[in-house]
Amino acid sequence: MTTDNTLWSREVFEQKLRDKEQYYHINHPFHKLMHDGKLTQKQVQGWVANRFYYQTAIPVKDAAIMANCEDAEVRKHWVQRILDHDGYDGEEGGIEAWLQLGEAVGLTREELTSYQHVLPGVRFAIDAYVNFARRANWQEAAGSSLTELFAPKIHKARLDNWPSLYPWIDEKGYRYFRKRLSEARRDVEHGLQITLDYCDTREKQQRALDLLQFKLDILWTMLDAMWMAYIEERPPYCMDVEK
Ligand SMILES: O=C(O)c1cc(C(=O)O)c2c(n1)C(=O)C(=O)c1cc(C(=O)O)[nH]c1-2
Repeated sequence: MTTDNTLWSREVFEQKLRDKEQYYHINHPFHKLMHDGKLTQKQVQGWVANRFYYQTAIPVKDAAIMANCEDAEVRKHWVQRILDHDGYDGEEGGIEAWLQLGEAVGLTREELTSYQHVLPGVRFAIDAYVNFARRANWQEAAGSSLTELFAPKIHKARLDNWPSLYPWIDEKGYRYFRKRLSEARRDVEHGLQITLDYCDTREKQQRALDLLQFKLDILWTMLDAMWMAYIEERPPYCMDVEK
Protein backbone atom coordinates (compact mmCIF):
# COMPACT_ATOMS: atom_id res chain seq x y z
CA MET A 1 0.00 0.00 0.00
CA THR A 2 1.33 3.45 -0.85
CA THR A 3 0.69 6.39 1.45
CA ASP A 4 0.14 9.84 0.07
CA ASN A 5 2.58 12.18 1.78
CA THR A 6 1.67 15.32 -0.10
CA LEU A 7 1.38 18.40 2.07
CA TRP A 8 -2.18 19.73 2.25
CA SER A 9 -2.53 23.44 1.49
CA ARG A 10 -3.27 25.62 4.55
CA GLU A 11 -6.89 25.91 3.42
CA VAL A 12 -7.39 22.18 2.96
CA PHE A 13 -5.66 21.41 6.25
CA GLU A 14 -7.72 24.01 8.13
CA GLN A 15 -10.90 22.54 6.66
CA LYS A 16 -9.86 19.06 7.83
CA LEU A 17 -9.42 20.45 11.35
CA ARG A 18 -12.84 22.10 11.15
CA ASP A 19 -14.42 18.88 9.85
CA LYS A 20 -13.65 17.32 13.23
CA GLU A 21 -16.69 19.18 14.56
CA GLN A 22 -18.76 16.05 14.08
CA TYR A 23 -16.92 14.58 17.10
CA TYR A 24 -17.48 17.63 19.29
CA HIS A 25 -19.29 17.08 22.59
CA ILE A 26 -22.15 19.28 21.35
CA ASN A 27 -23.28 16.02 19.65
CA HIS A 28 -23.07 13.87 22.78
CA PRO A 29 -26.45 12.55 24.04
CA PHE A 30 -25.86 14.20 27.45
CA HIS A 31 -25.28 17.53 25.79
CA LYS A 32 -28.31 17.10 23.58
CA LEU A 33 -30.53 16.48 26.61
CA MET A 34 -29.03 19.55 28.28
CA HIS A 35 -29.59 21.64 25.17
CA ASP A 36 -33.20 20.48 24.86
CA GLY A 37 -33.98 21.47 28.45
CA LYS A 38 -34.49 17.84 29.49
CA LEU A 39 -32.11 17.76 32.45
CA THR A 40 -33.28 17.94 36.05
CA GLN A 41 -31.67 20.40 38.44
CA LYS A 42 -29.61 17.56 39.95
CA GLN A 43 -28.31 16.58 36.52
CA VAL A 44 -27.35 20.14 35.65
CA GLN A 45 -25.61 20.38 39.02
CA GLY A 46 -23.68 17.21 38.24
CA TRP A 47 -22.44 18.68 34.97
CA VAL A 48 -21.47 22.02 36.56
CA ALA A 49 -19.62 20.34 39.43
CA ASN A 50 -17.71 17.98 37.14
CA ARG A 51 -16.84 20.68 34.65
CA PHE A 52 -15.32 22.72 37.46
CA TYR A 53 -12.44 20.23 37.47
CA TYR A 54 -11.89 21.07 33.79
CA GLN A 55 -12.05 24.80 34.47
CA THR A 56 -9.36 24.62 37.13
CA ALA A 57 -7.18 22.29 35.01
CA ILE A 58 -7.15 24.59 31.96
CA PRO A 59 -4.76 27.24 33.35
CA VAL A 60 -2.49 24.49 34.70
CA LYS A 61 -2.46 22.99 31.22
CA ASP A 62 -1.67 26.39 29.71
CA ALA A 63 1.15 26.96 32.21
CA ALA A 64 2.59 23.57 31.14
CA ILE A 65 2.49 24.66 27.49
CA MET A 66 4.27 27.91 28.37
CA ALA A 67 6.87 26.06 30.42
CA ASN A 68 7.82 24.12 27.28
CA CYS A 69 7.89 27.17 25.01
CA GLU A 70 11.06 29.17 24.44
CA ASP A 71 9.41 31.73 22.17
CA ALA A 72 8.72 34.91 24.17
CA GLU A 73 6.34 36.23 21.51
CA VAL A 74 4.15 33.14 21.90
CA ARG A 75 4.32 33.22 25.70
CA LYS A 76 3.32 36.90 25.68
CA HIS A 77 0.04 35.92 24.02
CA TRP A 78 -0.46 32.56 25.66
CA VAL A 79 -0.26 33.97 29.20
CA GLN A 80 -3.57 35.74 28.53
CA ARG A 81 -5.30 32.37 28.68
CA ILE A 82 -4.10 31.88 32.24
CA LEU A 83 -5.18 35.39 33.22
CA ASP A 84 -8.60 34.84 31.64
CA HIS A 85 -9.23 31.94 34.01
CA ASP A 86 -7.39 33.13 37.11
CA GLY A 87 -8.27 36.83 36.83
CA TYR A 88 -5.95 39.84 37.09
CA ASP A 89 -5.85 43.45 38.28
CA GLY A 90 -9.01 43.02 40.30
CA GLU A 91 -10.82 41.46 37.30
CA GLU A 92 -12.58 38.22 38.19
CA GLY A 93 -11.51 35.32 36.01
CA GLY A 94 -13.31 32.32 34.57
CA ILE A 95 -12.82 30.17 37.66
CA GLU A 96 -14.67 32.72 39.79
CA ALA A 97 -17.35 33.02 37.09
CA TRP A 98 -17.77 29.24 37.11
CA LEU A 99 -18.12 29.25 40.93
CA GLN A 100 -20.92 31.78 40.44
CA LEU A 101 -22.50 29.44 37.89
CA GLY A 102 -22.31 26.75 40.58
CA GLU A 103 -24.19 28.99 43.02
CA ALA A 104 -26.68 29.92 40.30
CA VAL A 105 -27.60 26.24 39.89
CA GLY A 106 -27.86 25.68 43.65
CA LEU A 107 -24.44 24.30 44.57
CA THR A 108 -22.20 25.72 47.28
CA ARG A 109 -18.67 26.91 46.51
CA GLU A 110 -17.38 24.25 48.86
CA GLU A 111 -19.09 21.51 46.82
CA LEU A 112 -17.18 22.68 43.76
CA THR A 113 -13.80 23.46 45.27
CA SER A 114 -13.69 20.18 47.22
CA TYR A 115 -14.21 18.27 43.91
CA GLN A 116 -16.45 15.92 45.92
CA HIS A 117 -18.78 15.33 42.97
CA VAL A 118 -16.04 14.79 40.37
CA LEU A 119 -16.44 11.35 38.80
CA PRO A 120 -13.38 9.11 38.33
CA GLY A 121 -13.83 8.97 34.54
CA VAL A 122 -13.99 12.76 34.34
CA ARG A 123 -10.91 13.14 36.49
CA PHE A 124 -8.93 10.60 34.43
CA ALA A 125 -9.88 12.25 31.15
CA ILE A 126 -8.90 15.75 32.30
CA ASP A 127 -5.69 14.54 33.92
CA ALA A 128 -4.79 12.95 30.58
CA TYR A 129 -5.11 16.35 28.90
CA VAL A 130 -2.87 18.09 31.45
CA ASN A 131 -0.30 15.30 31.42
CA PHE A 132 -0.22 15.32 27.62
CA ALA A 133 0.43 19.10 27.63
CA ARG A 134 3.31 18.62 30.07
CA ARG A 135 5.07 16.12 27.82
CA ALA A 136 4.22 17.22 24.27
CA ASN A 137 6.08 19.92 22.41
CA TRP A 138 4.29 23.22 22.82
CA GLN A 139 3.10 23.46 19.23
CA GLU A 140 1.35 20.08 19.41
CA ALA A 141 -0.15 20.91 22.79
CA ALA A 142 -1.32 24.30 21.47
CA GLY A 143 -3.02 22.52 18.56
CA SER A 144 -5.00 20.29 20.90
CA SER A 145 -6.77 23.37 22.30
CA LEU A 146 -8.44 23.82 18.89
CA THR A 147 -11.63 22.16 20.11
CA GLU A 148 -12.28 25.80 20.93
CA LEU A 149 -12.97 26.25 17.22
CA PHE A 150 -16.35 24.74 18.01
CA ALA A 151 -16.91 26.22 21.48
CA PRO A 152 -18.47 29.64 20.67
CA LYS A 153 -21.48 27.87 19.12
CA ILE A 154 -22.06 25.86 22.30
CA HIS A 155 -21.64 28.87 24.62
CA LYS A 156 -24.02 30.93 22.48
CA ALA A 157 -26.64 28.17 22.45
CA ARG A 158 -26.56 28.06 26.25
CA LEU A 159 -26.98 31.83 26.48
CA ASP A 160 -29.86 31.76 23.99
CA ASN A 161 -31.75 28.77 25.35
CA TRP A 162 -31.08 28.18 29.00
CA PRO A 163 -32.97 31.19 30.43
CA SER A 164 -36.26 29.86 29.04
CA LEU A 165 -35.45 26.14 29.46
CA TYR A 166 -34.04 26.41 32.96
CA PRO A 167 -35.72 29.49 34.48
CA TRP A 168 -34.57 28.43 37.95
CA ILE A 169 -30.92 29.22 37.05
CA ASP A 170 -29.96 32.61 38.44
CA GLU A 171 -28.92 35.19 35.83
CA LYS A 172 -25.46 35.62 37.41
CA GLY A 173 -24.66 32.10 36.18
CA TYR A 174 -24.41 33.23 32.57
CA ARG A 175 -21.40 35.49 32.95
CA TYR A 176 -18.98 32.65 32.26
CA PHE A 177 -20.47 31.79 28.87
CA ARG A 178 -20.69 35.45 27.86
CA LYS A 179 -17.03 35.95 28.74
CA ARG A 180 -15.91 32.86 26.82
CA LEU A 181 -17.63 33.89 23.60
CA SER A 182 -15.01 36.53 22.78
CA GLU A 183 -12.10 34.83 24.55
CA ALA A 184 -12.53 31.55 22.66
CA ARG A 185 -12.62 33.35 19.30
CA ARG A 186 -9.39 35.17 20.10
CA ASP A 187 -7.68 31.99 21.42
CA VAL A 188 -8.62 30.07 18.31
CA GLU A 189 -7.16 32.68 15.99
CA HIS A 190 -3.80 32.41 17.76
CA GLY A 191 -3.91 28.60 18.16
CA LEU A 192 -4.83 28.14 14.52
CA GLN A 193 -1.94 30.32 13.31
CA ILE A 194 0.50 28.30 15.43
CA THR A 195 -0.83 25.01 14.09
CA LEU A 196 -0.95 26.07 10.43
CA ASP A 197 2.60 27.47 10.63
CA TYR A 198 4.05 24.50 12.51
CA CYS A 199 2.57 21.76 10.34
CA ASP A 200 4.86 22.05 7.33
CA THR A 201 4.84 18.33 6.53
CA ARG A 202 1.95 15.97 5.91
CA GLU A 203 3.13 13.91 8.87
CA LYS A 204 2.80 16.89 11.23
CA GLN A 205 -0.58 17.76 9.72
CA GLN A 206 -1.83 14.22 10.32
CA ARG A 207 -0.45 14.26 13.88
CA ALA A 208 -2.26 17.54 14.58
CA LEU A 209 -5.51 15.99 13.38
CA ASP A 210 -4.93 12.95 15.61
CA LEU A 211 -4.22 15.16 18.61
CA LEU A 212 -7.34 17.21 17.99
CA GLN A 213 -9.23 13.91 17.95
CA PHE A 214 -7.55 12.97 21.26
CA LYS A 215 -8.81 16.20 22.80
CA LEU A 216 -12.31 15.69 21.35
CA ASP A 217 -12.29 12.22 22.89
CA ILE A 218 -11.43 13.72 26.28
CA LEU A 219 -14.48 15.98 26.18
CA TRP A 220 -16.65 13.10 24.93
CA THR A 221 -15.42 10.70 27.61
CA MET A 222 -16.23 13.22 30.35
CA LEU A 223 -19.86 13.19 29.23
CA ASP A 224 -19.90 9.38 28.97
CA ALA A 225 -18.98 9.24 32.66
CA MET A 226 -21.67 11.82 33.52
CA TRP A 227 -24.25 9.87 31.51
CA MET A 228 -23.56 6.73 33.54
CA ALA A 229 -23.84 8.52 36.88
CA TYR A 230 -26.61 11.06 36.30
CA ILE A 231 -28.78 9.66 33.49
CA GLU A 232 -28.40 5.91 34.07
CA GLU A 233 -27.97 6.58 37.80
CA ARG A 234 -25.48 3.76 38.05
CA PRO A 235 -24.23 3.31 41.59
CA PRO A 236 -21.98 4.10 43.30
CA TYR A 237 -21.36 7.47 41.63
CA CYS A 238 -24.79 9.06 41.51
CA MET A 239 -24.79 12.60 42.87
CA ASP A 240 -26.01 11.97 46.40
CA VAL A 241 -23.51 9.29 47.28
CA GLU A 242 -20.94 10.38 49.86
CA LYS A 243 -17.43 9.34 48.96
O1 LIG B 1 -18.21 24.59 27.51
C1 LIG B 1 -17.62 24.03 26.60
O2 LIG B 1 -18.20 23.27 25.82
C2 LIG B 1 -16.18 24.28 26.45
C3 LIG B 1 -15.39 23.54 25.59
C4 LIG B 1 -14.02 23.79 25.53
C5 LIG B 1 -13.27 23.01 24.56
O3 LIG B 1 -13.79 22.84 23.45
O4 LIG B 1 -12.19 22.53 24.85
C6 LIG B 1 -13.45 24.78 26.37
C7 LIG B 1 -14.36 25.51 27.16
N1 LIG B 1 -15.67 25.26 27.20
C8 LIG B 1 -13.90 26.56 27.99
O5 LIG B 1 -14.70 27.22 28.65
C9 LIG B 1 -12.52 26.86 28.06
O6 LIG B 1 -12.11 27.77 28.78
C10 LIG B 1 -11.61 26.09 27.31
C11 LIG B 1 -10.23 26.11 27.22
C12 LIG B 1 -9.91 25.08 26.39
C13 LIG B 1 -8.57 24.59 26.02
O7 LIG B 1 -8.48 23.47 25.54
O8 LIG B 1 -7.58 25.32 26.25
N2 LIG B 1 -11.03 24.47 25.95
C14 LIG B 1 -12.08 25.07 26.49
